[in-house]
Amino acid sequence: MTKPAYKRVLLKLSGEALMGDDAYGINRATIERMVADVAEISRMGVELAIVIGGGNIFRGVAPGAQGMDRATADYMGMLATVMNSLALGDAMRQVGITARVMSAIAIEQVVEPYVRPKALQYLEEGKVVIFAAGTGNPFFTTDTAAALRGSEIGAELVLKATKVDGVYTADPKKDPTATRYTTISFDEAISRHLQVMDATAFALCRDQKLPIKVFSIVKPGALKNLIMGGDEGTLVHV
Ligand SMILES: Nc1ncnc2c1ncn2[C@@H]1O[C@H](COP(=O)(O)OP(=O)(O)O)[C@@H](O)[C@H]1O
Ligand SMILES: O=c1ccn([C@@H]2O[C@H](COP(=O)(O)OP(=O)(O)O)[C@@H](O)[C@H]2O)c(=O)[nH]1
Repeated sequence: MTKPAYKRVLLKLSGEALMGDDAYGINRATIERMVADVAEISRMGVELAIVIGGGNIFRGVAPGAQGMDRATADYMGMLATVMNSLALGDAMRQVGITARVMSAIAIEQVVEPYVRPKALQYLEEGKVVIFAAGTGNPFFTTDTAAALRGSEIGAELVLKATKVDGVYTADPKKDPTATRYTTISFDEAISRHLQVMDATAFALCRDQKLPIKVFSIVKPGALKNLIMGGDEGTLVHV
């Protein structure tokens, strides 16, 4: 068997990817399929950390959050990522992978706090580390949390799993004539306002020289292919 192209990566899963075709929440079949993909690369010896979003849960409560103070709504969003992280960690346990959930906000009866050396230790032990509660701060996103934690753990690459198979010239859901980039620089992605990730996340990765690969979570085998160094998605580089 050929060796994986990376030793340590950070995978960003959007909360919405967990919904499958449901309107909100966690779709069982979808999470199981995702976990099977993730388990496969963990078993290949790749050190894997995951940041998961909260859009799937937060969307369900969003109507009630209308007119709410932004910071309060953001804390609700962070709690939603804790729920997704627990679900993901448990789904991993069910397939025999040891995962550790670490939270950026104090909630220690539920999840252990994020402590960087501890996270590094888990990774070295081959455990999957799931970073919950984003950056722990309102006005940020889990994409930025992925850029931050990816930098902190010295990941070689941030893998941004989305419903589209890369970065396009415009949002492909709105513009059917949009074409996909094979590679694009951070500066170009930022200046063209390509919305696939937020500018804060792009800028942080650019400054840390941490490349991002945007790829499809829906396409079977895509994650494994790109871990093996295959041509998949779009590489965002310095
Ligand atoms: N230039 C672009 N290239 C690719 N996707 C884009 C672009 N602009 C906007 N998008 C949208 O960004 C989404 C990817 O972000 P993601 O984090 O998965 O979604 P969300 O932020 O809704 O959870 C895609 O589903 C796509 O519709
Ligand atoms: O560092 C963070 C990360 C997340 N959030 C909140 O949590 C929500 C869910 O995260 P995100 O939208 O990034 O999830 P995704 O779109 O990937 O499902 C966000 O909308 C924010 O309200 C936050 O306030 N700070």
